[in-house]
Amino acid sequence: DEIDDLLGKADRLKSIDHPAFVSILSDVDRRSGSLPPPQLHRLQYLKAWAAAYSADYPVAIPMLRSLLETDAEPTLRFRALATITNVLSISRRYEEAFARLEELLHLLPEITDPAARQQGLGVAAVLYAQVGLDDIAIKYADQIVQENWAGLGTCRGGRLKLEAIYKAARVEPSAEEMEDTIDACTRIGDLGRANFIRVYAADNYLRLSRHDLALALLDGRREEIDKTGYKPLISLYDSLLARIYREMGKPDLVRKYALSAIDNSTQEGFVEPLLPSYRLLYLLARERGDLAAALEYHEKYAAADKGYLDELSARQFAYEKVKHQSLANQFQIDALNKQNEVLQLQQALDKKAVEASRLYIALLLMLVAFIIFFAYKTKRSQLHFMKLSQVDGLTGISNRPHFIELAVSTLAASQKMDQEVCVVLCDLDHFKAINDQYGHAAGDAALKQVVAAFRTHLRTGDVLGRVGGEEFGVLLPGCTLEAARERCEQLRRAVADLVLLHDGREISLSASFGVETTASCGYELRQLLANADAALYQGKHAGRNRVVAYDSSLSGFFSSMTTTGRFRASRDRFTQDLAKQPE
Ligand SMILES: Nc1nc2c(ncn2[C@@H]2O[C@H](COP(=O)(O)OP(=O)(O)OP(=O)(O)O)[C@@H](O)[C@H]2O)c(=O)[nH]1
Repeated sequence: DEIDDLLGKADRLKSIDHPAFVSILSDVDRRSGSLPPPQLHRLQYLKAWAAAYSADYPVAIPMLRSLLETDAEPTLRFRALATITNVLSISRRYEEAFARLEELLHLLPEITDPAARQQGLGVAAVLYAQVGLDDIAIKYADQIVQENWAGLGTCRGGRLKLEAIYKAARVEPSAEEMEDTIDACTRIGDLGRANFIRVYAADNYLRLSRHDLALALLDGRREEIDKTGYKPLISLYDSLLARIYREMGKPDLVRKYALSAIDNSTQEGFVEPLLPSYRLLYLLARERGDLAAALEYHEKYAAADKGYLDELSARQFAYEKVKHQSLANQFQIDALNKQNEVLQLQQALDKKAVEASRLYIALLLMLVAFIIFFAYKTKRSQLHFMKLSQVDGLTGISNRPHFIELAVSTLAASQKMDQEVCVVLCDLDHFKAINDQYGHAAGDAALKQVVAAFRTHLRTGDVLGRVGGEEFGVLLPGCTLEAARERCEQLRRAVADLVLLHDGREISLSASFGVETTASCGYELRQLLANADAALYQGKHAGRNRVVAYDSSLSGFFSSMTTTGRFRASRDRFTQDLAKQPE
C-alpha cells in the first residue's frame, strides 16, 4: 500500500514538482527488489518518463519498449505507448512513431482512464499536426477539450487545436476562442501553453500585416515566458519579436531578438525559430554592407531551411509508409478474412453434404424397410391365400386338390424309404337322409364333428382330406394293412359313437371305409384310390358301417360296379385332380 501511495504521488508530481518526483522515484527504486510485477511495471514507466523528461531518449525508449512487451495493466500499457510515441517523434524516429500511433489509436476506444485518454489524444493531435493533417489533429484536440479531464482539457486541447488552426492558416481563428483558451491556461497556472497560444496568434497577426496587434499580444510577456524555462517557447517568442520589429523598422531590436532566438533554439530539431532569425540577420548584414556576415547567415539559413524541409519530408515519408503498410496489412487481413469465409462456407457445404448423405441413407433405409415390410406382407397374404386355397372351408382340413398333392408327395417319400402306406376312403352312410330329415345345417354340423372325431385318432404324419361332399381320404404312412384296418375301425367307432342332437332328437351316424395298401398295390395314387374306392363300395354294398380292405378278387366286382353313376363320377373327379399332379 505504501509503495502504491508513493508511486501515485510521484505520478501526480511528475510535471509539477520534478525534484520531488525524482526523489520519490529513487526511494521506490531502492526497494524494487521485493515489488510485485504491477508495481514494478508502474515504477518502470515512471523511470522511463523521467528519462524522457530529461531528453535521455536512448534510455527512455528501450525501457518503454520492454514495458510494452510485458503483461502490464492495459491503462499503464496505453500510457507507455503514448509516451514512447511522443519520444520517438521528438527523437525523429518517425516511422516507429507513426506505427506506435496506430497501435495507440487502436487501443484508445477501450481506455476509460481520463488522464490516459487525454495523454493519448494529445499525442495523436501533435503527430497529425506534424504531417499537416490539421483536420485530424483538430479533431483529437477537440476531443481533449470535450473530455476536459481535471479541468485541464480546455487549455491543453485548446492549445493543440489553435496551434493546428494557426499553422494551417486556412481558416481565420476566432479571437474569442483564443482568449478563452489563454484564460483557461492562465487559470490553471499553465503559462507555457498560454504563451504558446499568444505566439501563434501573434504570428497570425503578422501574416495579416497587423504587427501592432502582434506586439500587443507579446509585449511584456518575456519574464513570464522565461519562468517556464522552456527553450522552444522562448526561442519562438524571440524570433517572432524580431520579425515584428523588422516590420516596425527597428534593426537593433531585430538583431537582439534574432540572436536571442538562435541562442535559445537549442533543442534538437526545433528549427522553426531559426529560419526567420537567420534570414533577418542575413538581411540586416546585407543592408549594412557586411557581405561576409550576410553570407555566413545565409548559409546558416539555407542549412536550417534544408534541415527543416528534410524534417518535413522525413515525417511525411514515415507517415505515408506506415499508412501504406497499414493498408497492406488491412488488405492482407481482408484477404485472410475472405479466405476464412471461403473455408467456413466450404465447411458449411461439407456439413450440408454430410447431412444430405445422411438423409439419403435414412431414405434408403426407409425404402429398404418398406420393401421388406411390403414383401413380408405380400408373402403373408400369399401364404394366407395359399392356405385358403388348400383348405376346405367347412371342416378346416385339406380340400381334395391339396389332399392329392400331399398324398402324392407322401407316397413318393415313403416309396424312397420303402415304407408301407395305406390309403383309406371313408364315406358317411345315408348322409342324404340326414340332410333331408334334419336340414343342410345339421348335415354341416355333422361333417364338422366327424372331422373332429377323426382328428383325435390320427397321428402326426397321417394325411386327412375332404375329397367329396361327405367323403374323406386318409393316408396312413408307415402302417401295415392290418394296422390300417384296426385304425379305421377306431375311426368307424368314433363316428358311430358321435352323439348328434337336433331339436332334442338324436341323429345316428355311421361311415364306411375302404382300405388299400402300397404293399399289394404299389405307390401309384390313382390305383390306390381306385382300389380303396372299390373296397369302400363293397363295404356300402355289404350293409355300410364297416371297414373293408381291398382284395384283388374284388376287381371284377369293382369293374362291374363302375358303371353306376356315383362311382363313375367319383373316379372321374380323382382322375381329373390326379392329372393336374406332376408325374
Ligand atoms: N349338409 C351337407 N350335405 C352335403 C354336403 N356335401 C354333400 N352333401 C350331401 O351328401 C349327400 C350325399 O348323398 P348320396 O351321395 O346320395 O349318398 P348317401 O345319402 O350318403 O348314401 P350312401 O353314400 O349310399 O350311404 C347329398 O344329399 C349331398 O347333398 C355338405 O357340404 N353339407
